[in-house]
Amino acid sequence: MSAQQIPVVVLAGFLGSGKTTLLNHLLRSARGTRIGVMVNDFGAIGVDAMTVAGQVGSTVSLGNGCLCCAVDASELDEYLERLTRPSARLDVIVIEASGLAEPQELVRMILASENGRIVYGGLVQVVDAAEFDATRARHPETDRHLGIADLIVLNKADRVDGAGQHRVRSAIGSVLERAGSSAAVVSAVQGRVDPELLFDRAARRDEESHAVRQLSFEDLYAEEHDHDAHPHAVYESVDFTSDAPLDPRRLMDFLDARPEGLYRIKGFVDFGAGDPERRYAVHAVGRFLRFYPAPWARGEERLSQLVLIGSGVDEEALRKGLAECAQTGPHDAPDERSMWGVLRYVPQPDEGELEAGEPDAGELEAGERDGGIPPLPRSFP
Ligand SMILES: Nc1nc2c(ncn2[C@@H]2O[C@H](COP(=O)(O)OP(=O)(O)OP(=O)(O)O)[C@@H](O)[C@H]2O)c(=O)[nH]1
Repeated sequence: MSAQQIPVVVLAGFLGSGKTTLLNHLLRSARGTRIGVMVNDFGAIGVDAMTVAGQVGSTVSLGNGCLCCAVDASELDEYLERLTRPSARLDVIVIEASGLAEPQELVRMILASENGRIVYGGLVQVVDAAEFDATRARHPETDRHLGIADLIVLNKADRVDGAGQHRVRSAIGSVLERAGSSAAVVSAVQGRVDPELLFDRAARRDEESHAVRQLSFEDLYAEEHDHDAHPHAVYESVDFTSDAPLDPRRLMDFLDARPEGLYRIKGFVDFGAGDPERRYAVHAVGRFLRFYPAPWARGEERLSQLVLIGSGVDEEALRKGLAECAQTGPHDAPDERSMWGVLRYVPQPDEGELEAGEPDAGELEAGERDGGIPPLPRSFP
């Protein structure tokens, strides 16, 4: 096997498990390793692509939802072609799958690629430790995904106590045993795993030339035709963009009343006069909600952009509800107190959700923002 082949690692995991967070950690701690990134967003607005740190300059966003439905092998090949140009000098390529993608489908496409400069580098499955039971109950395919992973990252360890972690680990252990897998399981907070774990493993497998341990081509072929089990089928995504700033109280009312089936919300909010200096990244996973304020970058367009993903939700009602959050003019401008509801969901420094040494987004030009966890506001009530 040629030494020049670039490992392609697939980063998968259910909606909101922490894939983008882990990817940002990898990019920040790459220490000289040149990483190419492909992001497969669900939803037309490339929120994930917007939040992946821009150090590499080789980010390619695959839009239009679930990769196995929207992008055929030739398109994947086209993107891989771009990333594997010798001038890019990449050491590894990481593909972040949409939270609703079937990882084995992506693996199959990589294995079937005719690009001789790449080699399949393994599947990393990110698991939200706090949501594990709920995810598994709603998505029986979770076990299958775990069974084919090469590395399992038990993320959000900070949200589960020792006994809870032990329980999730034994449940995963039983799944792996049934699948005949000896994949490693590592706990992480904010996706902080040792990058060597991913890239060394890839290199070793490369040498072994047994590129896939648990998956055979036959398995993958069979999976390809098994679209009944496809989790994407039951999910809808709503994209929302507003030029007018959103009213913080009305947005909080909207979020407090969000329906059960609305599993994931992500994007950025402009609160206008509520906080003219900062844009607010918003993340909701199940009932969990967080806002991450960061200064607007110089020249950045003031917009609110949200992607909502759920099943059995009334898309029109969601769109209407969000549209009603938009400020209607100067008479409708929010005062400072109206931000209090939002600020309750901004993590405190002692919550361990912040990375030290984050660049100040205010020093960046638009489009250069480091999308990791943005720095906390200097002070807030
Ligand atoms: N408490 C806690 N929150 C985390 C951790 N890792 C990620 N998060 C938060 O979980 C939310 C979702 O994280 P993302 O990295 O966007 O998840 P994702 O898997 O890329 O999400 P999708 O692309 O929608 O599937 C964000 O609010 C993160 O800040 C962690 O270890 N602990």
